[in-house]
Amino acid sequence: MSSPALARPRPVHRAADLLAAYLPGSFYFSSGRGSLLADGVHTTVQAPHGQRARAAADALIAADLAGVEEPLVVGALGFRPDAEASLVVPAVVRRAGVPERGGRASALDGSWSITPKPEPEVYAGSVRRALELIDADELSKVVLARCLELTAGAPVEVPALLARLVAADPAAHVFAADVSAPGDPAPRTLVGASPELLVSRHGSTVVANPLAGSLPRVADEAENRRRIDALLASAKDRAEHAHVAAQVADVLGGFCRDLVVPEEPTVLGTPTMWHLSTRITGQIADPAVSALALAEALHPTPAVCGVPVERARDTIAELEPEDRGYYSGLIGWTDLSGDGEWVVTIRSAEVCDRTVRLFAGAGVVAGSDPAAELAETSAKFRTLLRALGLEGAA
Ligand SMILES: C=C(O[C@@H]1C=C(C(=O)O)C=C[C@H]1O)C(=O)O
Repeated sequence: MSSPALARPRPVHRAADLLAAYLPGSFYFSSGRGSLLADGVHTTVQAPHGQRARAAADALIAADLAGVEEPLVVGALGFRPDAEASLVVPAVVRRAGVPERGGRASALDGSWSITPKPEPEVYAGSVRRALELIDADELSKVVLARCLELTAGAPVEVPALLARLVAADPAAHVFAADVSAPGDPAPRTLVGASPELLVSRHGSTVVANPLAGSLPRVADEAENRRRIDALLASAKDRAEHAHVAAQVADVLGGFCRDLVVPEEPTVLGTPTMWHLSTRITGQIADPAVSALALAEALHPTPAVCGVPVERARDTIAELEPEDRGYYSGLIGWTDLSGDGEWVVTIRSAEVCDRTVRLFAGAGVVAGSDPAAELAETSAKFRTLLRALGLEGAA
């Protein structure tokens, strides 16, 4: 399907300039395919869970008719079906290439207080409780997360934090979105660097890249090679991964022709973690099904929730004391042709004035060890903690 928006020439900017132009309130998204910065609000897209892709498509058509130069829907959806959502058609969209490696970003200074929610030993107790439910056959997998609430002495500089996330890993999906809600004392920004592509659609090609089954990355390369081999050989991690790959393949199978699902996972590395990874591809059967429609159908995958999904969601509500908000939801963009990219909002934080709430979770399956899951969440926190200059704090 050809789209009028795609026929228009797009201004090309330097990736570094786009990043430097980010201000809180803007929407920033960069990945291995390029970067985009969106400003202003032409339309707010409001619709309940399951109907957002339809509402986004309607808003895009209306924006195109109204003469918006590059109609795009951008934004984020929270974890729970009834969670907050922030989807808009921005007034102005600028695009650039992939951020350069070795970009420089200034440090964030200041003193912080850090409150774990819950305390680490309480989290380990929740993992033990989840293992009992798994033993009793109530669940096969549940992803349990914990939160760190950080308070700085002064308002957190979100542009500097974003620039440090990009510099640390230009290949990641790095994002910042305004997620302010009524009652917030100050503007609230969701910011992060996710390794996990929920789904993308470019033309007819659909790609998803679920991750699950993880080990922390260390400085020693020989030890890293040992960890990669251990991950590939681990029956527990492969079972944890298989739940996610199977659900994603199952859902996309309902929308795609020529679905290709590799039989064996590979290992994907980030600056802080190693993950089992499966890249699933297909061709969209109905071009009216947008990237956002695919994302809504897939969310929440067992990478962030569990199996069976309802029981896992209830277990998360029972065992996690903090509401996840936008953590483990999705963020991305969709255009008039239905193309788009949506990633899982992990390795992320919500920043509001002097406060940063960050979450990390780990999949619990039969054979999981509470101490190892706790250590995994600590390692996952490092993406944001390093960017904040707080490595070692978890
Ligand atoms: C839940 C998170 O990560 C997810 C869970 C993983 C796991 O349990 O091994 C791995 C990657 C992500 O899909 C997180 O980073 O907070």
